[in-house]
Amino acid sequence: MKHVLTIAGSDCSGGAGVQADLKTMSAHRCFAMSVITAITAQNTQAVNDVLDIPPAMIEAQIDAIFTDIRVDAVKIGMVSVSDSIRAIAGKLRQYTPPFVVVDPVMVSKSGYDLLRPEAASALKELLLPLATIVTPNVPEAEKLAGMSIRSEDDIKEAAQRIYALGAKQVLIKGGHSDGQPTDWLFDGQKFTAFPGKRIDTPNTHGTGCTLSSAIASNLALGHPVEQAVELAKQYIQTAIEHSIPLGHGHGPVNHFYEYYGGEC
Ligand SMILES: Nc1ncnc2c1ncn2[C@@H]1O[C@H](COP(=O)(O)OP(=O)(O)O)[C@@H](O)[C@H]1O
Ligand SMILES: Cc1ncc(COP(=O)(O)OP(=O)(O)O)c(N)n1
Repeated sequence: MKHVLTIAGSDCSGGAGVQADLKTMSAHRCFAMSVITAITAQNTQAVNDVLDIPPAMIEAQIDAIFTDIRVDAVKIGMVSVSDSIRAIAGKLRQYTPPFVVVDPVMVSKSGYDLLRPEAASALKELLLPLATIVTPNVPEAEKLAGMSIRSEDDIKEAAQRIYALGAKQVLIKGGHSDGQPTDWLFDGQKFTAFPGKRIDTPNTHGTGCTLSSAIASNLALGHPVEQAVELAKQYIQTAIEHSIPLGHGHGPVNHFYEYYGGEC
């Protein structure tokens, strides 16, 4: 069995963050582990509060796992403060897991800043150079690349700028674009498009967390990056198609469909 670790924030409503990651990794039949970076009080409508875990406690969680258990891939999600980013980067340099997927979480669907403005440069300088693949959505890619994105040419220019920050591969996701949700992968040489079919639903809470965790699981399972992205794209497409009308805002995507081969 492969062992996959998420380093991310907790979403008590279960749609995004660590909870989405653990469900995704389990659905891929990987053994899922978590290092909690922050506790959020959120639901399908809003993020009401965030408590950041002290960096020393983040380090202690990482040490507890790596000193005892083989880790086949790591996914990094919400890390809101630069001291925590620095702590995580230091530990990953120490333990050198084979694959690191960085989802540069910045703003929740409900509009809450999950990355403090002061921490953006630490994310760029410390986490991106460790990334096997970084998976920004369009607003995140705009911030990382320092440019606005309005066209396919802009996506390609932004991907090249983000690649120059040190990530080995860059996947710019198309969920926030107009039209069909095509994701673009850049490996330093070529661009590969991963087309999707847009599902007209408000229930897309946790799509980015799910996609990055599926990529991490697929890398742990031995798939090369391009195939890991292709399979993850199929996973998120099905999970959105069967998403759950839970709560009064953006409901979560559905992991049970793929786990049990049917609705829960
Ligand atoms: N309505 C939708 N229908 C189909 N795929 C979608 C939809 N919204 C997002 N996706 C896909 O979900 C994944 C996450 O993308 P995105 O929503 O852009 O990320 P984030 O959750 O980080 O903002 C991408 O593969 C994207 O193409
Ligand atoms: C704790 C936590 N982490 C990440 C997010 C953002 O998740 P994402 O998959 O990008 O989904 P949306 O916020 O776009 O629904 C989060 N909300 N909480």
